[in-house]
Amino acid sequence: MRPNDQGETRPSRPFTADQAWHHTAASPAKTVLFFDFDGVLSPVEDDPNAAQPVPEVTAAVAGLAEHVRQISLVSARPVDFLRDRLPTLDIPTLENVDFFGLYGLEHSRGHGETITEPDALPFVPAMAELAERARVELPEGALVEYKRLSVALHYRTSPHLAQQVEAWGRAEAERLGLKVQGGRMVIELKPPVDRDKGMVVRDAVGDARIAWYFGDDVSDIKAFNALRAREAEDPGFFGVCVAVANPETGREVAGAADLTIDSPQALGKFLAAALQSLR
Ligand SMILES: O=P(O)(O)OC[C@H]1O[C@H](O[C@H]2O[C@H](CO)[C@@H](O)[C@H](O)[C@H]2O)[C@H](O)[C@@H](O)[C@@H]1O
Repeated sequence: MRPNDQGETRPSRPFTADQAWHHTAASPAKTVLFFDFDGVLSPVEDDPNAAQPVPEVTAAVAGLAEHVRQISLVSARPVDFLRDRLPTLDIPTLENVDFFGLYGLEHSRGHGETITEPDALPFVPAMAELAERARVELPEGALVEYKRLSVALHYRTSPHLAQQVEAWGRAEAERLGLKVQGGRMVIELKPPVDRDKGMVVRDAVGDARIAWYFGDDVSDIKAFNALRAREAEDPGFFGVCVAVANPETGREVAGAADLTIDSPQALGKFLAAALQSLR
């Protein structure tokens, strides 16, 4: 038997993906799997609207939902976007799928309605107005994504605009009292409401004994930290932080993770094999 490969005993760090999954496979009903969307389930595209999950990933996640306690999508995208892109997870038989959108400002379970954080709702008009002004004032090449309760200012296709777009976004956030979230070739402005991926994970883990979080961006590090904090206070809990590699935030995210997976496509293969081991 390998040193960390003891089924019920929590693997000690560092561990391999196989060791972590072996431990998980011993208690799937006590396991929550958290997934970020962009860069994890879906490869990155120039156009945010073109992002689509890797079919192999979606199929495996839907299959895993039948075995584990909970699957949770934790994304900066709105819940409606996630449902649209992941229709195989939005079916009545999968009541154990949670959609946390807009960094947790939106939440929906299974087939249920989407609940929006009430403190954020007064900011809807300000965000719409901000998106309009961004479209007028930012130079051609910047891409404005309006998400009802946040506005993302993208410069992926015009990286030379990074400084200008970031400066405009930070000045507007200051003027309007908004929060700023950095990301992969993007700066995002959102309401000053205390909600982030770390808080989502902290609250959603519940009494699970094992949780995995798959993320690629700096906002996902807070989710990793939430699993670390839980593990520190609960010796029976096992948290697995998985980075999905990328040339932008990859180094920072991998540095905070236990494991790194090469790409969304590689994640599909890993999850398909993991599912196979549960059947
Ligand atoms: O929390 P996530 O689900 O990871 O969302 C983070 C941001 O993802 C999207 O932007 C990123 O993906 C785009 C599509 O591949 C890409 O064009 C962009 O450069 C990336 O930053 C999304 O458009 C943003 O709103 C999210 O904040």
